[in-house]
Amino acid sequence: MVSQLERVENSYKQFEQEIIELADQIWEIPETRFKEFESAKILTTYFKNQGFEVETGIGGIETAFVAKYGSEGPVIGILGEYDALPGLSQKAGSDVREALVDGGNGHGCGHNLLGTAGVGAVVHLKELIDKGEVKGRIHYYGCPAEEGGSGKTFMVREGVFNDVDVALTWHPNSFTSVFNFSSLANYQVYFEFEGVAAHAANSPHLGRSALDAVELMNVGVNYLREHIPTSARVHYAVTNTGGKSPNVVQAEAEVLYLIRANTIKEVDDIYKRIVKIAEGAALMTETKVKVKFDKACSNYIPNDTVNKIVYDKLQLVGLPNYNEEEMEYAKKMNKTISPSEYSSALKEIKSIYPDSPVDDLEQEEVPFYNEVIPYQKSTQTMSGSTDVADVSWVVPTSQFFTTCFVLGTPLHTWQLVSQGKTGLAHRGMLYASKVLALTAIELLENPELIDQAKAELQKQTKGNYVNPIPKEVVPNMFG
Ligand SMILES: Nc1ccc(C(=O)N[C@@H](CCC(=O)O)C(=O)O)cc1
Repeated sequence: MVSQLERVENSYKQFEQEIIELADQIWEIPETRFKEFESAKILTTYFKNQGFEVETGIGGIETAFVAKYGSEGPVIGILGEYDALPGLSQKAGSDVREALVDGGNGHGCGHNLLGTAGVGAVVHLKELIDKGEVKGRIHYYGCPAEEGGSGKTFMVREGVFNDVDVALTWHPNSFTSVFNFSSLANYQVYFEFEGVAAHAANSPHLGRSALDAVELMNVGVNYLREHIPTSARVHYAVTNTGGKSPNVVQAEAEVLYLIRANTIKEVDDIYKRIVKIAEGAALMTETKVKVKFDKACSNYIPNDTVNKIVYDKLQLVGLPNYNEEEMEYAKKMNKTISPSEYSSALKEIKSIYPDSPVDDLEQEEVPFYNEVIPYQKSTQTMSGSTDVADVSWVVPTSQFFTTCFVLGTPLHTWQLVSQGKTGLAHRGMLYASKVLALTAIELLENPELIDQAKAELQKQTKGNYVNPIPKEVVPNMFG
């Protein structure tokens, strides 16, 4: 009898090269939030050729889609992402910072791998459904704009995942583990100030500076920071300075705030105080302020029932082995990680996984973290956010990390972009892909686990989910 693992390994041999090519193609054309037209097309074309039923533009987002297969049984939803980050263009496989396109985008969070691993998983599942070895329905969700757009939160608001029984996803990283913790909820909001232009020397008394208002607002928020929960984080970017001329009083200016905390309730409390500060700044400067809600996401709810299956499959498939050339490159990349980045990565692992034996790792000797971090139920929260969180409130959801980069590679950096199209990344992606497939199979073969996962979620949320994006807010592709 062929073992579960042999079955998956044999099947993948037929199409894994295609999957690698898809990931590389998406790496080549990095597209940012809500503008992932070509990336979505690469994936939908592949799915159509494979015989999946494809629906595009779902949830009111042009670059969102679903590819479905199967006609009976529970629905397993695999979530894929394919958005890139601005300003991170980088040559692949290089151990020095060199942009491929000056000022261009780059896959700095590995979403070229994230979205593609799921493709492999559903192609394998389709094969098993065709052979009658598995009964169930599989949906691959193409989810745009994880970075700064919370595409999935919009999709949840529009009911896209209502017929899904369990959702699975993963994220590339520099270690391998179950995503067993929560994440921060957030709101992203624009504050647009309108003043009056004037000659800054001739008639400054006639001018009302919108830029002054932005600066005063930021100062006000800096004073607020001491009086919010320590786990909360407030960031801002000035998105319009009102021009480049110091001799014109700035008639317009805009600042974008990203407000994070453990729960949406905490975010909302901080947000209301920030609105007051903005109004205060407008009052002080005799300008007007418009508050434009951009997007939001909730905190993540891990599902212990599904996480345990994922952990089992992470161990079953096992960490990748690297060839000599890949090891050479890994050692070179290891040298580009600063000691403080390396120790910060170890600290992060330790804080989320207190039992992981990372204390003795020496950077010179260990380019990779060579074990699956032991799984345990956790009450920790990571200091970032993810829109997978909103899916996790309405469908039992599990996610995990696999090693795609050398240990300590920080997310959103050139080093990550450089590694994203190399053997290291491909091996990590195929690893993740097989874990997604095997987890889905386990759930479809044991539907009582799906019921258990649902009961666990119900116990946690008691059905009390409110989508954090107001009804009238639409996805903003121009931000
Ligand atoms: N497994 C991960 C999931 C998300 C992220 C991440 O960096 N997310 C952005 C999302 C920001 C947003 O919600 O717009 C962040 O926290 O800044 C990192 C690892």
